[in-house]
Amino acid sequence: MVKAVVAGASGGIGQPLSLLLKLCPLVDELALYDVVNTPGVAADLSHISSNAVSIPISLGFGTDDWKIAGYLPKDDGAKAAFKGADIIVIPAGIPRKPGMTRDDLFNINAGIVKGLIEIAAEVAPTAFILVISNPVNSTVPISAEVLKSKGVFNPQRLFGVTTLDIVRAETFVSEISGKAPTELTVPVIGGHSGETIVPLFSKVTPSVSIPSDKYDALVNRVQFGGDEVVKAKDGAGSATLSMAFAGFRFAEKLLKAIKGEKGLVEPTYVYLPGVPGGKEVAEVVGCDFFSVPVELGPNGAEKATNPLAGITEKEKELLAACTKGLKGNIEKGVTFAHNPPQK
Ligand SMILES: NC(=O)C1=CN([C@@H]2O[C@H](COP(=O)(O)OP(=O)(O)OC[C@H]3O[C@@H](n4cnc5c(N)ncnc54)[C@H](O)[C@@H]3O)[C@@H](O)[C@H]2O)C=CC1
Ligand SMILES: O=C([O-])CC(=O)C(=O)O
Repeated sequence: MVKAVVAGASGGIGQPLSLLLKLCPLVDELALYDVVNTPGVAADLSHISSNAVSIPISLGFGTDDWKIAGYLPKDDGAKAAFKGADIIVIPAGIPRKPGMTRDDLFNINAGIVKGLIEIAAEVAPTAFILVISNPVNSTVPISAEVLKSKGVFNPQRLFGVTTLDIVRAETFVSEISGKAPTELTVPVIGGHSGETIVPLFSKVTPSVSIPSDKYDALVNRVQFGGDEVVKAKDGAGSATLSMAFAGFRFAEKLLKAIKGEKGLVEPTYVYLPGVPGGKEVAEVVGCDFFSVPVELGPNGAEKATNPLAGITEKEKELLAACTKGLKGNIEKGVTFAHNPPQK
């Protein structure tokens, strides 16, 4: 039995992501947590005739014989939702509006993520945790510190979801190369904001040649693809549908790997020194938290790979700009976890 939880399930990402998880045969039970509207979202999803059982508490079926899928903060709903979870996906928090950076979300989202991770640490200490809430560069270090302070940090089970950067890179490279996006593997490493996002077009498989007059614009589009959506949504938020697709792609890969499927690799933002093979990679990239291609398996992050061998001079420059910004984002998260501002 696999129990999946979505925290922030009523939101722009949370709803389509919950739909995709509801349709996934690898998921047997789905618990939806949010500060609003989960009974409705759960009732809606519960009519879908797929595997996961989701009977909303709002319908009054709250007996032990029933799986209860929609949870609100009242009656310790977060604990009830998270209890015994195998995988917890967190898209809770506010999204950007035009003119904002992801770091501008820190003041609100840092506290939201910290609170949710504290609950996970208490009632689902061995769950695989996938953090989507921005700024990912900082919310993942916050999560790690909280789990550490509760004595339950397993770096192989904590992931910052950077898959949308890979999804975008595949799409944009496909547009230029004419190859189908589904046949391309495009490594994107680093963090998840602006210049901390480092696409490695020299390492695309099967290899593609990017015309030099298109290279800078392509890098920029991958790094600032999120801004493109924020601008187009014009105040109504940021990427939700493509993020639900990306979040599900990562979650599904992880679930398959946990069940024993081999050869599943995806870049993800992890605490490298705690992942097999990651210590050496952390030394090369110069950051402890960093997204690199990670082999997934029954323990989660089974092996971090060094993506830097043979990268181009231009990619080295991108990497230098990335680590410069990323270090500050990581430090900010760690500091917050230990000294949250007093209310
Ligand atoms: N990692 C990535 O690649 C991406 C990350 N994001 C981030 O994901 C987050 C969510 O984005 P959207 O779904 O568009 O926002 P949204 O505002 O549509 O949904 C967020 C949901 O979180 C809920 N929420 C707020 N506080 C909560 C708490 N304490 N516990 C549980 N739920 C809580 C809200 O009620 C809302 O339903 C944002 O921080 C956004 O920046 C967005 C796109 C890509
Ligand atoms: O741009 C944003 O704020 C949301 C996000 O992380 C993305 O779309 O990559």
